Amino acid sequence: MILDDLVAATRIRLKRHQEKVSLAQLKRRVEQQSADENPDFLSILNNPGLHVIAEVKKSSPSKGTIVSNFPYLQIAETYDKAGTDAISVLTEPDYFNGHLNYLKEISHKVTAPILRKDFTIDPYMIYEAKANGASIVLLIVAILTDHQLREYRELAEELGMQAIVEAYTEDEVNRALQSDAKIIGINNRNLKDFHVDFNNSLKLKSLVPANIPVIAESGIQTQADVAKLAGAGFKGVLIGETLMRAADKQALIQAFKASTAVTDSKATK
Ligand SMILES: O=P(O)(O)OC[C@@H](O)[C@@H](O)c1c[nH]c2ccccc12
Repeated sequence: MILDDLVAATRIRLKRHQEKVSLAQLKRRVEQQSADENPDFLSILNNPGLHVIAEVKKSSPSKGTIVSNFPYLQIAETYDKAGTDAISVLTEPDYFNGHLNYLKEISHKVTAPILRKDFTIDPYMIYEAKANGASIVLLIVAILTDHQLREYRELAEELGMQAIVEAYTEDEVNRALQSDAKIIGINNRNLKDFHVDFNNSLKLKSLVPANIPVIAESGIQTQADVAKLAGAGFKGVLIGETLMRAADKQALIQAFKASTAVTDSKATK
């Protein structure tokens, strides 16, 4: 099962990182950062309309190499200029070809909040996210206990960040809610076999009370997809592959935003 492999690889990597940089050192780096450094993703999400989270991702276990040319700084800057609401940066090296340095370098170049996209399994990784410029961390319900979900989200919030709590099944959405998640992501991709079902997020959305913003993740390709999700009340869409493959990323982000606006104005009439 691929998720187990990902978690096992993350455990090994975590240990390596802990040997290089101690938690105490990381905490000192975090303390030295200014308090108002992180843009507030939750309030951005609560603004009217649908928000685009654009992902910087070279490859994935399901798709292999998505783009062979990967100027990650330039890609992130393009996303930022296009007015994307947040930028997701893969830092997982073994299966997604990500790197922690991508996060750090990108954070110096953009104003949008940055999501550290990784398999968070230890508080160390939350401090590490913060120390390297993230404003948001991902907490995947399938790999964490109820206790960890609550504790890790609270830690992220104490550090001035937010957590997207990611669910794939009805049971996981309920666990996310029980953990008092402030932002819920519903993945269309099953991380156990990588099967993508665009309707998964649409199907589970109604389990979440309207005051909690929900983000649809994975397999989002067209303006029609985005309009459908906006119409269903999603506050955000997380888009990786489609944007990574797009020749004109700025135009596509703007088109996604425009397709949303049409849906919104129709909805309010
Ligand atoms: O490239 P896509 O299909 O647009 O998907 C983006 C994002 O949702 C996906 O990368 C993702 C969702 N949850 C994750 C958890 C770990 C790693 C990656 C992911």
